[in-house]
Amino acid sequence: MITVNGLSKSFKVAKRSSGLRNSLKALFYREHTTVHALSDISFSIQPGEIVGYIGPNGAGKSTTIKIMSGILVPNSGTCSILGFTPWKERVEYVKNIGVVFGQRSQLWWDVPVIDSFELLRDIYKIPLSEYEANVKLLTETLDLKNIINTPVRQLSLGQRMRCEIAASLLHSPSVLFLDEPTIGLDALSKIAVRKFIKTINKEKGVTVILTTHDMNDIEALADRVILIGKGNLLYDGKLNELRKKYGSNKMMTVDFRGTGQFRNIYGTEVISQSSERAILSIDTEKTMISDVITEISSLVELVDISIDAQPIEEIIVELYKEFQI
Ligand SMILES: Nc1ncnc2c1ncn2[C@@H]1O[C@H](COP(=O)(O)OP(=O)(O)OP(=O)(O)O)[C@@H](O)[C@H]1O
Repeated sequence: MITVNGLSKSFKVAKRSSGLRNSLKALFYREHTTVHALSDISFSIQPGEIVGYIGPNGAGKSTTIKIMSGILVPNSGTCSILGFTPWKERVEYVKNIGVVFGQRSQLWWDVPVIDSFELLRDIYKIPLSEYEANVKLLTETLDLKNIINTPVRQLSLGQRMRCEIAASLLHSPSVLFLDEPTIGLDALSKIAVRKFIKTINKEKGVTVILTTHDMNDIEALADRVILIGKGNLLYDGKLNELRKKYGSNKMMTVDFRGTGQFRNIYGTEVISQSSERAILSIDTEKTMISDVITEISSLVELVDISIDAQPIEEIIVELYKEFQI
C-alpha cells in the first residue's frame, strides 16, 4: 500500500554570519551549506497498520511526512502510496489521505469550525450524504457538539486538535498522517486523541503513520516503530522486539526500613533513594533479580518490592545514545 524506496532529501541553506561587514558581504555573495534531511530511506507499510515514526529533533520525520503527503519533492528515490506518487498527482492523491500537523492549523482561524468543514467539503468535493454522516460521527466520537460553532481562535489547544483531526477525516481517507498530534495537550486530551485514533484504525481500517516525541503515544497505538536519526533509518520493527532487543533493564522499587546504601550492588544503578524508598535500574544481562533481592535483604529490612519493565522512553533514549543521534 505504501512503498518508500531510497528516499533522499537535502536543503540548501544560506550561511548567516554576524556583524555589519559580513551582512554587507552577504548582499553580493552568499555561502550555502547543504542539510541532508533524509538519506536513502526505504520502508513499506501494509493497509490497516499503525506505524510510529520516531526520532530526535531534526531527524527528518516531518520531512518524510511532507514528502509522503505530497508537499515536498525528494531529491531522489520513489514513493508509491495507494498507487500514487504523492508529489506528482497531488490533486487526486489528497482525496485519499488525511494530514494533521500538530504545530499548524488547517482550519480557518476566524470562522466557526463548521464553516471550515463546509469549505473542506467543497475543496474535496465530498458528496453531501457522506459529509453529513462523517460530521455526525466525528462530532459524536470527538465530542465536538459544544465547540463546532466557535471560531477556531477561541478554542483551547486540545479542542482545536480534536477539530483538526475531524477535519482531516471528513473525506474518509484511507491513510492518515499525524505529525505530533498530541503535542501540548493535557493528559486527558491525549488519552481522548489516542482512543479516537485507535477506533478509526480498528473500525474503518484507516492506516496511520504517526510521528511523536511522546512514547506513551507509541505504546498506546503503534505495534511497529520506524526509528530515524540524522536522516538515516536505524530500526524498523515491532515495538515488542525493540523492547526485547534493547530493553534488558528492569526497574525495581524497594520500600525499606534501615540505613543501608544500595550504591554498590553489582549490575544495578540507583535511580533515586530516600530514607524509605529506593528505585534501582537492574541490568538483567549482568545480574539476576533474585541475587539483587538477596543482597538488598542483607542491607536493610525489606517492606515491599515491585519490579517493572524499563519504560520505553528510557529504551529510546539509550538507543539515541547508542546510535549517537
Ligand atoms: N525548509 C527547510 N529548509 C532548510 N532546512 C530544513 C527545512 N526543513 C527541514 N530542514 C532541516 O532538515 C532536517 C530535518 O528536519 P525535520 O523537520 O524533518 O525533522 P524532525 O525529525 O521533524 O524534527 P522535530 O522533531 O524537531 O520536528 C533538520 O536539520 C532541519 O533543520
